[in-house]
Amino acid sequence: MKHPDDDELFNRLEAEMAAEGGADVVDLDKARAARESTPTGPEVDDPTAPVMVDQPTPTATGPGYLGRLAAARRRPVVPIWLRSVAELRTASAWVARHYAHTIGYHALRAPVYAARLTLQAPTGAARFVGGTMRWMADREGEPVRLAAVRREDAAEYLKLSRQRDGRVRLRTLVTVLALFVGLATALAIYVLAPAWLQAVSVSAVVLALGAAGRRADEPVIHRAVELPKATKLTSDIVLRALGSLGISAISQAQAKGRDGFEFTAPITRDGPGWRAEGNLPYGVTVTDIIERRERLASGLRRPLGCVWPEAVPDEHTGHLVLWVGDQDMNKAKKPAWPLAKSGTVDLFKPVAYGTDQRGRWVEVTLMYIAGVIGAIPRMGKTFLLRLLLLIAALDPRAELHTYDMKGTGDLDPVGNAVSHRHAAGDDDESIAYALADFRALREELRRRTKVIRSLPRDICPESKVTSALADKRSLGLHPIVVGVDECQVLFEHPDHGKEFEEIATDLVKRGPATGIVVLLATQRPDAKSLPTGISANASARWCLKVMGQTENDMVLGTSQYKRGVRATMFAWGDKGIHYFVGEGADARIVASVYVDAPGAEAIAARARKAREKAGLLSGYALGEAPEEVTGPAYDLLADILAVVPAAEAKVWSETVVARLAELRPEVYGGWDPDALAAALKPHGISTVQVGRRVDGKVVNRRGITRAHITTAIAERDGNRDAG
Ligand SMILES: Nc1ncnc2c1ncn2[C@@H]1O[C@H](COP(=O)(O)OP(=O)(O)OP(=O)(O)O)[C@@H](O)[C@H]1O
Repeated sequence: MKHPDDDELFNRLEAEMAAEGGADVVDLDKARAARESTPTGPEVDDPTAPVMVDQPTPTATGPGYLGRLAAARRRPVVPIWLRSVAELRTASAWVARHYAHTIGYHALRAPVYAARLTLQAPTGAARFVGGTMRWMADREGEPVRLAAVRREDAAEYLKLSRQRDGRVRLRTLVTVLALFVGLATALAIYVLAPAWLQAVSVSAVVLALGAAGRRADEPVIHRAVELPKATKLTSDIVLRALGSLGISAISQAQAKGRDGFEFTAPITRDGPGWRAEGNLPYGVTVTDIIERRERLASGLRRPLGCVWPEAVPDEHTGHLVLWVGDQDMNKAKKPAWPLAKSGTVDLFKPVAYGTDQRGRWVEVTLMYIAGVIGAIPRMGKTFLLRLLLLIAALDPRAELHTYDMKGTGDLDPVGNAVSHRHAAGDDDESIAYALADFRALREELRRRTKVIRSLPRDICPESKVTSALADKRSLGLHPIVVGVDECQVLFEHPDHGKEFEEIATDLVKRGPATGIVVLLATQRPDAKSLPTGISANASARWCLKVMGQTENDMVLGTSQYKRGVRATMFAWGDKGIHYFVGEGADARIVASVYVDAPGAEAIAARARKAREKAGLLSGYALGEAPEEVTGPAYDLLADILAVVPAAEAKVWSETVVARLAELRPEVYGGWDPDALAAALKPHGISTVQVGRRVDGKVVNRRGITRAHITTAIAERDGNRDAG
């Protein structure tokens, strides 16, 4: 492409050559044509020739129309806040409460307002009379008439006087008429109207005169509600704030009169705040902005808790979304938690446990995860763990194992009401109790993997526990939720630390598929308190305020700090506010629901009732010691032998389950032949075809061979003896 400067250069050369004299005479047009036709692209053989990397303009248009359409990001047709019934309901409730408050406020003060107006009525009356007289006398024209007098302009003055006379006559007439009408009306009301109408009329006149007599600096009616002065976010404010961050690329651009930020969408309302979106200058990343969040808040003149710069995961790293809330996130009123007062939970489905900056519910599905919670002390880690355990408690099927290694009793509301296993404190007794439970959990994990493997594919298509499978009590695949606060106490234990670590790692890795959920909270997230085998395999992460990059990445996952997911930016007052990285989802900032100890007790009591009703309360909550229940509560093989006498070599499964149900209805009630087959599989026993003569015909059904049971028992006992 020819550059416009080329002409200038050419002309200069030309002049220089001429100045040197003796130069050849050159045909300029020819030379120019020759120069322009010189190939400059890579096809030139000369290896030293420069290569043009930018295509000539016509071809450098980037992806075509279709390509751009394919990569386009569509904005939602209906905004998210309009799609959420809960959000709409919350907003409507707020508006209703606002007006109810305003009406109540003024209704209570109405007598005061009336008294004030009455007191002001004489002033108002005087003003009214004075104003009317001035109007009648056309006082507004006086300055003009006086000016005409000063100029001694007789013609003009005469014209103005004539106009004034006419006007005064007309206005006097109107006033006299109004006076008569007014007096007549007053007389009529006095003579004819009922007392109430008289009272209303007099009050109206007095109040109107009072209103006329009010003073500008003393309003009669005060404001019922001081609305927060959340100023509108404008592009100027955003640019001012970005310019104040001390990022040289932005400052330089702004010094040159450019914006230093390219808005890609209009600034819009988004929930209770404003959202600005755009591209930072080349080389500046969103993490640079997040790092300077405090300065940004200063530049925006907003409290820190209102200012939330975010990266967009599938955009380039310079694409900033800035959400500026009307209120500080930790002060903004949160919607009421639906589960606080009523309701139960299906752990296999998402459950709301907190709200994001925009006040929208954030949900978590507790099944199929292993989670870690990390934070510096006093930021709300224990409260968050307790909240998640309360959610688990509200699914009556879930078996809870709760460990409060800090020993302050924060988990007692859950533990005492519903936990199958519960201990508080780091004394030897609690450690031994926890160790026995962890060992039992490992056995349970193994049993579960076997049961799952033995299940037919159509019942268990994904080789993991489903809600339907968890419902089948006979399979024993109900959710188990293990919550440990201050888990470093276990992993750093001088004698059993290694074993705890091994079992916990196993539970974290294989537990989720078998319905075992482990939630570990620690205030010191480092490799010792949160072994890497665990932190690397946890699929859910909750990180409240931490102090440095290492802790941040330990809890949230490798490189999260670099990607701008920084729990270090939370302020000291941001209690309960954390980054949540769910299964496969991007990090979100969440303020968890605040449930204090009495609230937790009330919810746990509700959970206990639901369990009692379903007959699912067990272990610690029932006051049972672990020894009594650590072994299997029943021995299936022995029970089968008990109901199948030696005389019956082969029995139909349906007969066996019927007899078993009679023997122990609480265990075998509801078993069907399939459940029996599944329960026998882990023992290496499969059902066989058993033919029986019914009404003279042979009927074949699945059944068991008694000899298989006796052999399995002999084998098991032999092994046990050998062990
Ligand atoms: N979601 C929340 N919203 C508001 N405040 C909260 C929230 N969660 C916790 N807090 C407040 O933070 C305080 C500390 O909470 P918590 O005891 O859970 O901290 P912690 O991190 O477990 O502390 P420690 O490390 O000492 O055990 C609580 O007393 C509570 O008042």
